[in-house]
Amino acid sequence: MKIGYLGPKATFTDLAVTTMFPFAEKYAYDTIPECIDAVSNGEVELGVVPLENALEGSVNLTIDYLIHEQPLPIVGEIIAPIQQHLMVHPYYKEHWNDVREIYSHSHAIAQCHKFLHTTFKKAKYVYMTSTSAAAKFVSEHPHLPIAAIANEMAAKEYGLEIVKANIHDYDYNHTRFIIVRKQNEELSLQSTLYAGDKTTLMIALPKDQAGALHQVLSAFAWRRLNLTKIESRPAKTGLGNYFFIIDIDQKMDDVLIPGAIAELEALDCTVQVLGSYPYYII
Ligand SMILES: O=C(O)C(=O)C[C@]1(C(=O)O)C=C[C@@H](O)C=C1
Repeated sequence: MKIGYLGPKATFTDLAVTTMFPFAEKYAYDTIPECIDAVSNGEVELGVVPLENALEGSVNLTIDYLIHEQPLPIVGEIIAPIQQHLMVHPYYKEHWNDVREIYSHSHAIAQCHKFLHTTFKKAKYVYMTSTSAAAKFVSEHPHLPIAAIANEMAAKEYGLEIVKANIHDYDYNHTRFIIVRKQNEELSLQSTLYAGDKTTLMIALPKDQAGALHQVLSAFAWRRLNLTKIESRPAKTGLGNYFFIIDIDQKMDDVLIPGAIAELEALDCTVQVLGSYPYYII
């Protein structure tokens, strides 16, 4: 099976794909939109991109691209632990404290903010499309005083030295990666990592209606549908216009979730099912 992922080789997304689909033919894409487009135009069957990090929150680019540009169903989710390491070219191994620029994905830099603040007071942060893109850049510029934040696989892949391991500020650091597909077909994946099912909805509230969000939440509450996430994102149609992304802690059924959706639509909300899918914890 052909699987696209946010590359280049050795991103955290690559690690998640390699663990979940050890026999897949993997295709790396430089950006999240390129990876999602590749699924849409049939270059690959599945695409895996990051959605949310426990320390830093949502990957807005993924949510926004799926909602506004390329609506593909979510057919699965992988939750993986994230360990960030500081790495330099071997040339800088002994004097890594002198580096003046730190390269990484914005989420990775944010996850290590306390460490960076205390260790590199004057360093400049340079944001890259992924952690492994940063590691690759550092490996290609051996004489620049720069470091990357990335994982162990990237250090090996690009021949860098880890000079400080586990520099993320909080121990519990996990990221959710979603699996998207062109057609809403179930993943036929038997895995011991299976941990449950979720349904994700996009809900746009009617304009200027007092108590609308309260009514939306009560449609789930009285049906005892457990919500595991609620987040708002700009609808991009005007200041103050937002939609909500809601995760329900169960698979789409015949009664409860369709009943809640019908109730929301009767309240003039617009509802879109982004996916009902299994999740796997690595
Ligand atoms: O850059 C990578 O290695 C990615 O897979 C992306 C990403 C993210 O977008 O949050 C994934 C996990 C980590 O939280 C840091 C970066």
